[in-house]
Amino acid sequence: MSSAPTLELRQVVQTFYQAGNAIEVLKGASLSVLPGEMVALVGPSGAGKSTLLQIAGLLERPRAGEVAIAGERCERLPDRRRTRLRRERLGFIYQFHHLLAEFSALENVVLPQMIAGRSRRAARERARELLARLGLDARESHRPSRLSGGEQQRVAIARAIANAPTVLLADEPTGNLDYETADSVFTSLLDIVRTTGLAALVATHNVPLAERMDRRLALENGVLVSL
Ligand SMILES: Nc1ncnc2c1ncn2[C@@H]1O[C@H](COP(=O)(O)OP(=O)(O)OP(=O)(O)O)[C@@H](O)[C@H]1O
Repeated sequence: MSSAPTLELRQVVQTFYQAGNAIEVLKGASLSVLPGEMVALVGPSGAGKSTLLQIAGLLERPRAGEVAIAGERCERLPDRRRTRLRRERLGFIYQFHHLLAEFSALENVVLPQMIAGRSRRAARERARELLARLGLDARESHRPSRLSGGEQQRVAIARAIANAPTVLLADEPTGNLDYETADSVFTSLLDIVRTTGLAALVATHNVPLAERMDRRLALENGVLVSL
């Protein structure tokens, strides 16, 4: 496994303008995440954690600074290339699962693979494998509304890694779950990061879970500091 960082942000600046006021959310935030590493992103509400994840996830462009995914500088790439990188290299998990309500658990994991060009057959095979790994082999045909909160979040994890991304970005991935379920879903996530060599950046307010990650970075006044 290479030890070069899979995700790197350098001196990232983000400013929003609202009603004539400039809100400087990020003022030179830098971080790097290595393969197989899970890094907690902490900080008070409004500190800019989601903003930072949006920039790392190539969903927003920073006003200044650099974003590199697997060594490739991305902040100035054309939209089409960024979209492709997002599809091929990045996985996202949010607080609320955002699964498609009309589709089964299996189909929710199949679809992103087919969008990426995989055959239905190969996609189904991989989806089955991932769901089984997350303890959901008996839930493949359930629609999201028929799954528990923890199961829904496990399907969201399977979907996020379906295209074998190199970077996983998660925004409060267990924020909607009770303590015990959060702990067990988190354990599955950590196991996936360790065994696949993903670089994971996880924003959370959950202190015990942040403690279980490899490192903790706090957003304080627009910059990142190691805790
Ligand atoms: N598109 C936008 N336009 C204007 N202001 C924005 C925009 N996006 C975020 N902000 C502001 O930037 C700041 C940081 O927001 P962000 O959602 O990144 O914080 P956060 O640390 O993720 O908070 P939480 O823990 O509550 O999710 C907030 O003050 C927010 O109002």
